[in-house]
Amino acid sequence: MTTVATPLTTPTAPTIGFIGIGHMCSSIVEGLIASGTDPRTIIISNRTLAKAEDFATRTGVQVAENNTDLIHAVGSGIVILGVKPQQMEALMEEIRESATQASSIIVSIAAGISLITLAQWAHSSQPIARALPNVAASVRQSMTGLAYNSNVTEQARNHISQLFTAIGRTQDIEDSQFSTFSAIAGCSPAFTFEFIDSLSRAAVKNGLAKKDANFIATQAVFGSALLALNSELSVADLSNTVQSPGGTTIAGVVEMEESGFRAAVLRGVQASINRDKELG
Ligand SMILES: NC(=O)C1=CN([C@@H]2O[C@H](COP(=O)(O)OP(=O)(O)OC[C@H]3O[C@@H](n4cnc5c(N)ncnc54)[C@H](OP(=O)(O)O)[C@@H]3O)[C@@H](O)[C@H]2O)C=CC1
Ligand SMILES: O=C(O)[C@@H]1CCC=N1
Repeated sequence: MTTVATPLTTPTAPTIGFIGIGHMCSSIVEGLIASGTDPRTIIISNRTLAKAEDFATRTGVQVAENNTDLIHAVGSGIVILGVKPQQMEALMEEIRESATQASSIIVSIAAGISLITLAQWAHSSQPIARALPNVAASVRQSMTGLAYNSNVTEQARNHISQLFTAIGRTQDIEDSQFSTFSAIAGCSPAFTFEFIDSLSRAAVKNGLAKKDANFIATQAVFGSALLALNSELSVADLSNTVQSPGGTTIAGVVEMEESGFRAAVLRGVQASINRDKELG
């Protein structure tokens, strides 16, 4: 039974840079620090410098005044690009020369932007990887998809893989699979929070305090996920173990099914996949 990710060993790891310290990159940095990474080996830059400085004061990471300074500081290490998909082309153009000169390895975490598109915005020799993490990175429980272009060496792949293994679990996927991966791993924390909130509201309707209901529903979902990860049974079979014949669970499952629960999830995931494809 294991839920704890492997720590990133800082003494041999190259310096890591983050451009754009928003929700996702701050979660990754928090997770790395929780894994034992020395914050002084991490450097960040952000359009609004004050935000990067506040984050650095809280965490002990270094701050670069601009993106070019960050690339020069990182050199041949890993630079993670954490800006919005719509901002990615301009950023790639801005750092194209410096990244090539410094031999930096670029890792984009943007939804919707394929490796092929990223490569079109870079020099032909540029090593580029794609990563799709989720916000559970901050507690070292991300599910991260990874893909690399042919310029990324075996050693660099290992560094990137180690970095994301320090903040959760990883899976190598095809560039073409990212839209689907993103919907069920990148977006699904939000879907899960919505589900937990719905469980909790139903309990509040029946008289439980919201704070208690949130805790109870969250632990129940966490325990179910942990059980599913560690069980040899499929999730469908695990569900059957809870549904006693003529019992309370099957009554609830049937009512949810008749209210369109599964159809709503399928449609929601499909909408996220479609939106991801529109961003590219
Ligand atoms: N949020 C999530 O759960 C996930 C997000 N992603 C991807 O991660 C990326 C970031 O998302 P998220 O963190 O939510 O977005 P945020 O808006 O929270 O963060 C984006 C950050 O980028 C900064 N920024 C914008 N342009 C530049 C620039 N040219 N140079 C330096 N910094 C810049 C912004 O600065 P400023 O402070 O000025 O706004 C902001 O801090 C997106 O591409 C998204 O698709 C992937 C998986 C999950
Ligand atoms: O909503 C978004 O676009 C990002 C990508 C995956 C999760 N959040």
